[in-house]
Amino acid sequence: MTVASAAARTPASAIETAALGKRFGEVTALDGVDLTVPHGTVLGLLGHNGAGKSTLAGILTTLARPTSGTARVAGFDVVADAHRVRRRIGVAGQFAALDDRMTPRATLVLLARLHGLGHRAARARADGLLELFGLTEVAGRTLRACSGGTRRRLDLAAGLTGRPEVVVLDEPTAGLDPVSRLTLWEVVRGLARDGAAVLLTTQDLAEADRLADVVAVLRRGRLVASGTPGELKARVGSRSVTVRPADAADTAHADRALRANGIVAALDPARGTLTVAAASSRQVTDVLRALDTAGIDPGDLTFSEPGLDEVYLALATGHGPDAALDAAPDTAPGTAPDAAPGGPVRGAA
Ligand SMILES: Nc1ncnc2c1ncn2[C@@H]1O[C@H](COP(=O)(O)OP(=O)(O)OP(=O)(O)O)[C@@H](O)[C@H]1O
Repeated sequence: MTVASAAARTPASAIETAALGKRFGEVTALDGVDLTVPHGTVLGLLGHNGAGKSTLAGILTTLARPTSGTARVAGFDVVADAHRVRRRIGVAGQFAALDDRMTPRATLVLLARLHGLGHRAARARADGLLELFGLTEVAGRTLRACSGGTRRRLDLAAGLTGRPEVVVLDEPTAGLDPVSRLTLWEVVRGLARDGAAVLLTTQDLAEADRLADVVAVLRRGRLVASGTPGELKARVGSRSVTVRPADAADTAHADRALRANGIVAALDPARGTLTVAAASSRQVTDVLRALDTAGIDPGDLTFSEPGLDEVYLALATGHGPDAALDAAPDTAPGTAPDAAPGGPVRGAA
C-alpha cells in the first residue's frame, strides 16, 4: 500500500502548529504549542494523563477547535479549511459508527467507495488493507462475531482507506495483543516510508522508542522537549554503572564505603548490586577507588545507557534528572512553567 502519491503536491510540513492553545473553561489543555512534522516522519507524542495529547489529536483531526493560535494539516487550516483537512487525514475511531452486521471486507470496501474509488479499486484497496492488518482470515465474518482485537485493527485499517497523507493515531496500540502491536508498528513505518506524516500519541515508551523518528513530550499542555529518542536520552538520562561485589556479603559495606566518599548508590539487596549514576569515566574511577580503599573486590561491573523511561520521568512529570524542569514550580494544570528546552518541535527531515 502506498500513500506517496499525495505527498508530491503538498507543502514541506504535513503538520504545522503555531502558538496553538485550547481552553476548556478554566482548564488550559494546550498552551502555545509550536509543532512541525514533515512528510515521511513518525512523531510520537508522550505525556502524562491530562497532558493534552488527545486535545491536540482532536484539533489536528478537526474534531475540536483551537481557542488560540493556528494549526495547518496538509497545508490547510484546521478551522477555515476543515473539510479539505478531513479529506487528507487518516484517523482511528471511525469504527464506532460502523455497522455490526457488516463484514470487515464490506466495511473497508464501503469506506473506500466513500473516498471516491470505483468498485474494483475499492475492492483492491480493501484487500490490501485486510492483508496489511492480518485480517484476511476474518474478512468474511460479521463484525459482531469478531474479537475486540480484530475490531480494533479494522478500526485502524478503516482510517487508512483514503490513502491519507497525514495520519493521526490516538494511542493506536492500546489493547492490542503483542502480534497485532508489531503489525501496526510495521504499518506505521510503511506509511512514513511512503511519505505520510504520522502523529501518534502513546503512553508506551517502548513504542515511542521503536517507532518514532521524533518524540515530543507534552507536560500540562506545553511542549517541553522534542528530539529523536537518542537525543532525548543523551540530554536527559545519564549512564550508570552497576557493581556486584565478588563477595555478596560486601554489598552493604560497599554502600557505606561509597557514601563515605559522597557517592550515592541505589542498593538492590536481592541481586547484591549497587547502581551509581556515572556520566563520565572519572565518576567510574571514583567508584572503583572508593571500593578499593575499603578493600572490596568490585566483582562484576555493568554499564547501562539511559532509557526513554528516564527521559519521560524527567520531562513529562518533572521528577527526574533534568534540573531545569525540576526547578519549575508545581503549578496548576495548564499553567506549566516556561521551561521548553526543545523549543519548537521539529521532525527529522
Ligand atoms: N471536553 C472537555 N471539557 C473539559 N475539559 C477537558 C475536555 N477535554 C479535555 N479536557 C481537559 O483538558 C486536559 C487535557 O486533556 P486530554 O484528554 O487532551 O489529555 P491526554 O494527554 O490525552 O490524557 P490521557 O492520556 O489521560 O488521555 C485535561 O485537564 C482534561 O481534563
